Amino acid sequence: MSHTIVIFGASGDLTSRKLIPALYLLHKKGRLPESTRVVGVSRTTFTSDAWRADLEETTRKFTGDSFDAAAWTEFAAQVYYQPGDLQDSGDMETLAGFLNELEGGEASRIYYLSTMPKLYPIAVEMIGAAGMADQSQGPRRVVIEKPFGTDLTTAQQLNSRVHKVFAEDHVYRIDHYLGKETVQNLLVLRFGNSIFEPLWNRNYIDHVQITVAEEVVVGRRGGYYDTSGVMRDMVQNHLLQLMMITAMESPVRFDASMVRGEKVKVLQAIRPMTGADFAQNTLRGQYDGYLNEEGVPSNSQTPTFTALKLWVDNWRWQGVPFYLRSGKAMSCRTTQIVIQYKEPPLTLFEHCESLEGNRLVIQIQPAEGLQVHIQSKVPDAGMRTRTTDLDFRFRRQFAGDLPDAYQRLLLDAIQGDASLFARSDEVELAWGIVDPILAAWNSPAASPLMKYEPGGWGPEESTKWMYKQGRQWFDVCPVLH
Ligand SMILES: NC(=O)C1=CN([C@@H]2O[C@H](COP(=O)(O)OP(=O)(O)OC[C@H]3O[C@@H](n4cnc5c(N)ncnc54)[C@H](OP(=O)(O)O)[C@@H]3O)[C@@H](O)[C@H]2O)C=CC1
Ligand SMILES: O=C1O[C@H](COP(=O)(O)O)[C@@H](O)[C@H](O)[C@H]1O
Repeated sequence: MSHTIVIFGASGDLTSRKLIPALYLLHKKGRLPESTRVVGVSRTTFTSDAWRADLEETTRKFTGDSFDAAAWTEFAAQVYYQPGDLQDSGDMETLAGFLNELEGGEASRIYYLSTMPKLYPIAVEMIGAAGMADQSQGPRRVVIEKPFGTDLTTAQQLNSRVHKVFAEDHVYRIDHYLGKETVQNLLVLRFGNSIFEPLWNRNYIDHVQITVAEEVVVGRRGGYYDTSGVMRDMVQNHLLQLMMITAMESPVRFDASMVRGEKVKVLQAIRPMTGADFAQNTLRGQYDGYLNEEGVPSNSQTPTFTALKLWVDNWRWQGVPFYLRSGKAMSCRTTQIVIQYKEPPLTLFEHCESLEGNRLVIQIQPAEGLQVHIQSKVPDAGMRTRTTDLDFRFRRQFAGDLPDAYQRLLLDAIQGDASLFARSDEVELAWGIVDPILAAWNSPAASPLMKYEPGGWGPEESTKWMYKQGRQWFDVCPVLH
């Protein structure tokens, strides 16, 4: 059966920067199923040739040394453009006719919604009304970009409108963090090895830190970002996804239903915050200079940094806090998960600095890999010890470029594997965790937003907050090579 990927939002940034380069590289590597075609849709009046020419230029730019003119020509021969307004039923019927003619019979189809979020439900309804969700001529799937709603109510409304047209099995909600090699490797690390599992619980682990730090500022995305803030932009999706994969139980099989079932149980086990919890277990900050960004109101209270302490009320994690932290304008770009083990029960040796428990540092990006921090003897210094690490780097094992997340996710969607996509209940539960925190931050009783200098690790209070709990953030920028 042939495959068609219909991209709504063909002239947009995501399409040229991520989607087309990912599809092209999959083609170049021979991973795209044969007879896969791409059809772009947006209101701009391109011809297919003009769109191909634009995409050639942007793909060349975004794939760098991996661009190969011959492979591009081969790929571009299967790229088409159909102008149309997805809100116009006539345009959608024309699109339906165009696709049927192009496919000439049975074909599997993906509708990729890469337009403004407010158009997602309309696009789905218009696809349905034009008969394009009919599954009789091959599977019809819809891929929905983030953000999936802006709170629980809007996410529920979106789910309900989508489900009137597509069954849940045909809905693929993208969280691009799940397409990252190192996030998938976390599943392999946990469930493909036997040495970690016995130590992956409250008996040995003191706490878990999940940090997504970005060096970039908000820049020209101020208009969007100010309505979103760090909680909606990063925590509701990427950080909670990382937390679910860190905390979940082993699935019985590696399939979408089992994996997502286990992830959802983590969200269900997160202790709801009430009363004083919001003040004690959440911090929020805004970097100096944010108010001068384009599109940001001069009195904005939107946080660009947050640190949270969450508890997972189940047998494995009882008493083990999960610290989640994310911010823009930070010291460096690093996404890392730190599993901090308890200190040994008895101190036998003298340590050079302060004695540290063992630490497993899972580097998601950009220095993909993992380090195990252990105590070792300082040579020729009696029985003094110091912290050293066992260091595994993906890039030392793998000569090529690590694939961008969109390659894996697009291929999975084409192949009908939803394991790395968010299910409706997962998205709603995540909003259920984030919404009360946002409400508390917006209440008159909330403590004031903290300011922080760009280039550090967020507000000073964040460091103090950890110290008060007898803990320390792992504020280390990764060494890239
Ligand atoms: N860019 C990124 O890196 C990321 C984006 N996302 C999400 O992906 C989505 C797309 O983002 P991005 O590409 O940046 O957005 P853009 O604003 O760059 O693109 C929006 C696209 O939608 C098209 N469009 C708008 N209205 C209609 C309509 N009525 N009918 C048909 N097409 C229409 C526009 O084309 P035209 O005006 O020609 O119709 C354009 O191609 C957003 O939801 C965003 O949140 C998620 C993660 C990262
Ligand atoms: O979804 C988003 O993610 C990016 C960070 O993604 P990464 O793959 O570069 O880690 C973030 O900058 C952006 O604000 C957010 O919308």
